[in-house]
Amino acid sequence: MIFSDVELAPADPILGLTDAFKADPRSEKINLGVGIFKDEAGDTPVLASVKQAEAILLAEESSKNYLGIDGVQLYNKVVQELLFGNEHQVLKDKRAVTAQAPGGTGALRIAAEFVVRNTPSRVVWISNPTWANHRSVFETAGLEVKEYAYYDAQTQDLDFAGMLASLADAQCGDLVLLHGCCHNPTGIDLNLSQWQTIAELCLEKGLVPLFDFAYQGFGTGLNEDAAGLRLLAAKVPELLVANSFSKNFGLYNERIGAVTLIADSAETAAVAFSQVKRTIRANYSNPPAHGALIVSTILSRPELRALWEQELTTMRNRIAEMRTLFVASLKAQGVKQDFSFIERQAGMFSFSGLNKQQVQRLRDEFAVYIVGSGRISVAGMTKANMDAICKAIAAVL
Ligand SMILES: Cc1ncc(COP(=O)(O)O)c(C=O)c1O
Repeated sequence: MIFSDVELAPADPILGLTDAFKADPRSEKINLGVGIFKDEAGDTPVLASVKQAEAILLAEESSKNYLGIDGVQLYNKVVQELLFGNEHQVLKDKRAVTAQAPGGTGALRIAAEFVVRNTPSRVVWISNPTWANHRSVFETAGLEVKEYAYYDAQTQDLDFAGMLASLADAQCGDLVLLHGCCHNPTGIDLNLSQWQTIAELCLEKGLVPLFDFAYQGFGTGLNEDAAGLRLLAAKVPELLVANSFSKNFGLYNERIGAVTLIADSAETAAVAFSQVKRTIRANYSNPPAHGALIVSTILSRPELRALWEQELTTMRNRIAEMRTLFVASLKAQGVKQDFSFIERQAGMFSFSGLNKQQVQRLRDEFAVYIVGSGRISVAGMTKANMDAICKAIAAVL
């Protein structure tokens, strides 16, 4: 017998919250935990561009054949175009290789495992705070996780001096996990001059950037959000990207993302890619194709791409509208504290500054679920639930 001594795993900070939410019998309950886009009706819509791509794929019967690891050939090309824009300018004589991955999480895991198995690097630096799953993904892959300062609770802003001071201790070959845009959970991103400083630091110390790019298009725009990535890709010799299409295509359940590796020569990239594929083969043989077919169908057809960009803009604008309404509604509820910083944050989340006790009271007394760190999914707010949310927050403050 080997199972009886297994220890119970701690509840996942985000998924555990969803489980608790589902089990809550109160009808007025509101889930602002997990980062999932909701429209005004409280639904997560299937995008029209996705529906049209599905219809095209069905007519072509594209998914019926076995496709393999690089089966969706077009996918790698459209992903790189989205990440790097005019690839030739950004990458110059470097080479990028891309493999489809099951979501951004799968891409992070493949990137980490590839590094551990094939390079001397063993350390990854993550921001404090960061997405709750980063540590777990990296440690499980065999990396040692170290933290760099990122957030100044006093100023509710980036602690860039602290970030640089932490990274001064990083060693040649260490990975540095950077959120491409819409930093999760703080919603605070680097500006161009700060990206430039990080690029110089990586170059000078031989650090390898690992971009987590889960929200492209949710900050300012598709190209604007990629500015930091493109700046670093142009500057440093080696870089990894784990990107996700869960949010910007609304394809949460398809598990679709990609891992991209940039090397300073075509030969190095090809050899490295053989090992990336080997890692994939050993984990799940090859990825599910359907999401990749949808994404490549949309991105390769100008009319579908235009429709998708429009839908993405609508989602982005809606979240911005909810931010403004949230701040105004808190004020209207008599909250004295200044929450205007929420309007400066980018992406789906607000890092509210609510403490653990306040978060617990929101849940116990008002059936409003947010993550223990104080992270609130603004993307889950609607005009209809805003009053209830702000009344509850006013009460626990
Ligand atoms: C920062 C960050 N990285 C990665 C992911 C994972 O993306 P996916 O759901 O595609 O695995 C998320 C999703 O919540 C995220 O917020």
